[in-house]
Amino acid sequence: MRFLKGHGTENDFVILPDPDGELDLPPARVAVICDRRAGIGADGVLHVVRTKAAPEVADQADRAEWFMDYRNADGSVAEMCGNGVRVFARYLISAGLAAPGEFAVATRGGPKLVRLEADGDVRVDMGKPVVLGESVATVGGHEYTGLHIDMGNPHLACAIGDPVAQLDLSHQPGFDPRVFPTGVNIELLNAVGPRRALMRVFERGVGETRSCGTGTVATAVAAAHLAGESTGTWNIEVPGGHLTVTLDDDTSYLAGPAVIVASGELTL
Ligand SMILES: N[C@@H](CCC[C@H](N)C(=O)O)C(=O)O
Repeated sequence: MRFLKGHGTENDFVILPDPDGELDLPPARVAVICDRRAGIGADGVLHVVRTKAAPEVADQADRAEWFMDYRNADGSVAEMCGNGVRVFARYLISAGLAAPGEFAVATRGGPKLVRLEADGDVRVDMGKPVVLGESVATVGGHEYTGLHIDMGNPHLACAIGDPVAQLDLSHQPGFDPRVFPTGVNIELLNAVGPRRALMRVFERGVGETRSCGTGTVATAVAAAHLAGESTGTWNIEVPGGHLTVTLDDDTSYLAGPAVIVASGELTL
């Protein structure tokens, strides 16, 4: 079957166009596709299905023509992917399946409005982050307290004093499974200037990635909390590049590059 490969600040995805939703994607198959040696290699799969062909989001069909059926590299299903939805929008536009401008994409976390910006970046309205309290992540024997933030998917964003560049994120950080029974995406951040933060992330279902869109919004919320603010535009530096997050009273926006880099035939 045909595939494409794309990324947003090096959070990379295999794109599988399947308008009628005929493709069977058990976790083992997704894991092989995402395997960087045995497969194509990616942090996740963007399965492109017409919303009306996907019963689980059929209620969004009047808002969004296309459903981003997102899968993590281990084959697990996630509610939302901020970089994924931006790459998904780039694919729809480049394939002539959506007109440049503003349109909605259906996700398990509800419809998301995406927009192609004049500078070529793709922006998405991520909705209002919900802060649910505090919890603790353990990395390399150190405990870091952070904010539990619901972005459609679960996040624990920890502003820390130690330099994030020196953390060992080769293993799953510890977290409280009573707070996060379905796992959690863990962001570690250094607030380094006015409305600027450095972030690393350990994603649920993947491991350390070079960027995470929902995670950068959670990071902006945690950095704003630290600064005693709740609105404004934050620059978030991740290992794979740079994203901007705008927080306002009602919602949040994530903007940055999203590109398609390859296409080919996949033997399943
Ligand atoms: N990389 C994504 C988040 C993907 C889903 C996440 N791993 C989860 O399981 O919730 C992003 O850009 O937001």
